[in-house]
Amino acid sequence: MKKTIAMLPGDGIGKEVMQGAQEVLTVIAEQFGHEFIFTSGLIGGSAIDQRGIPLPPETLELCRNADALMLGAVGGPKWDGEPPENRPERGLLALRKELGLYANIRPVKAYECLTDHSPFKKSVLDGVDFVIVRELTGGLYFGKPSERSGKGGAESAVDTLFYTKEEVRRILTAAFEMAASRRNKVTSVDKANVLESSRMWRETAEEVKAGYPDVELEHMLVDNAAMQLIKNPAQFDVLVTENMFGDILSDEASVLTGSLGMLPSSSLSLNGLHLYEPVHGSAPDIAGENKANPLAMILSAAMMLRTSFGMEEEANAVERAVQLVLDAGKRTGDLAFENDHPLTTDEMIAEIKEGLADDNAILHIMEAYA
Ligand SMILES: NC(=O)C1=CN([C@@H]2O[C@H](COP(=O)(O)OP(=O)(O)OC[C@H]3O[C@@H](n4cnc5c(N)ncnc54)[C@H](O)[C@@H]3O)[C@@H](O)[C@H]2O)C=CC1
Ligand SMILES: CC(C)CC(=O)C(=O)O
Ligand SMILES: [Mg+2]
Repeated sequence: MKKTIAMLPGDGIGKEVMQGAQEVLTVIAEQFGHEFIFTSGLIGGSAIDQRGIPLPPETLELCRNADALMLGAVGGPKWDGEPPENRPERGLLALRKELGLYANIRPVKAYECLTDHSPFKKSVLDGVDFVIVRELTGGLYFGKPSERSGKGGAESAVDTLFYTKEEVRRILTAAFEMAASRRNKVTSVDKANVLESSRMWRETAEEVKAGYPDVELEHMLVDNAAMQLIKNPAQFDVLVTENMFGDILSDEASVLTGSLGMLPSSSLSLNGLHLYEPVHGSAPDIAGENKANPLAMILSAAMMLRTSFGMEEEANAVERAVQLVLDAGKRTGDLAFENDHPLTTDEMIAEIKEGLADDNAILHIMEAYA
């Protein structure tokens, strides 16, 4: 298959981990006889530096001409002084809105070999396998007004949590569809005891549920959800929520896997052009040091192979290679113990490529003896 993939590395460790995704995809293309054409675009701080704005029109054009998109991360202290409308993060928010990437799918799976690296007891992590479905193009990050006014003692600021009923119905439908192909349970997370938008969310969840008689629906207030996520995370199957709640809860949930550097995601549209990105940010504290864990980005590439290209076997190969390398005790610094010698980003990427080769060798042996 011939596919064009738009690569948007962005800033900080975004560039380092994106290199890993491209190298891994290149090996997959060779092994499975595909042709992947990689195009590259500017977004975030790098786009501000080179083009003066965080999402240049040519980047959007490049994305629209691709079969799928991959993004590293945006942002960093260098651009913290930019006016709000020109911050790097605005580039990513605008990309999500422009391309209608309304459903952010964030799978959370505890790898058994990493349980010692998590601050949780093994008994808490047993059976943890859920998906956060985060609304991505509405809510607090997009509502207007969002501004400051007045000066001195009279200064004030406002952000707006706005949703249309249709936006809410669309994301809840995505969550129910996902639960129907998993363990038939949706936990809808809101703050309906306080927020009007949450009360509309809750009503809509009940309406959507009517079309899915086999799927159980429970409502949970977001503060309780934050607590339940670490007390009994195995209770969740599909957790669906508003943009900002989902942003916060997914960073929290990443700790169950041992590191934020392990969590991949897909951002889905209704028209088939999807974006794949790690959950983490640009990690300025380790950027440029060859220390970042590239696995969230590499696992995002696996999600792309499966979801955008229907390449199930290829996606499985990437995920098996990750499992193989982790099972062999190979770790980057975020997952290493104090006395370990952690792998660099480049070394981890090389290990995954070797893992892919190993896996292939095993497959060939199995075929030969079948
Ligand atoms: N999707 C995106 O592009 C996102 C961008 N950001 C931006 O990133 C910048 C930094 O934000 P932070 O709050 O520091 O969040 P962050 O996710 O970049 O980092 C949080 C902590 O996790 C560590 N970490 C993150 N990813 C890692 C990886 N792959 N390997 C090893 N360690 C990793 C970092 O070193 C840091 O200690 C900000 O400008 C923020 O706006 C934040 C989140 C998402
Ligand atoms: C706009 C992004 C920086 C928000 C974020 O943290 C995320 O999407 O995970
Ligand atoms: Mg986030």
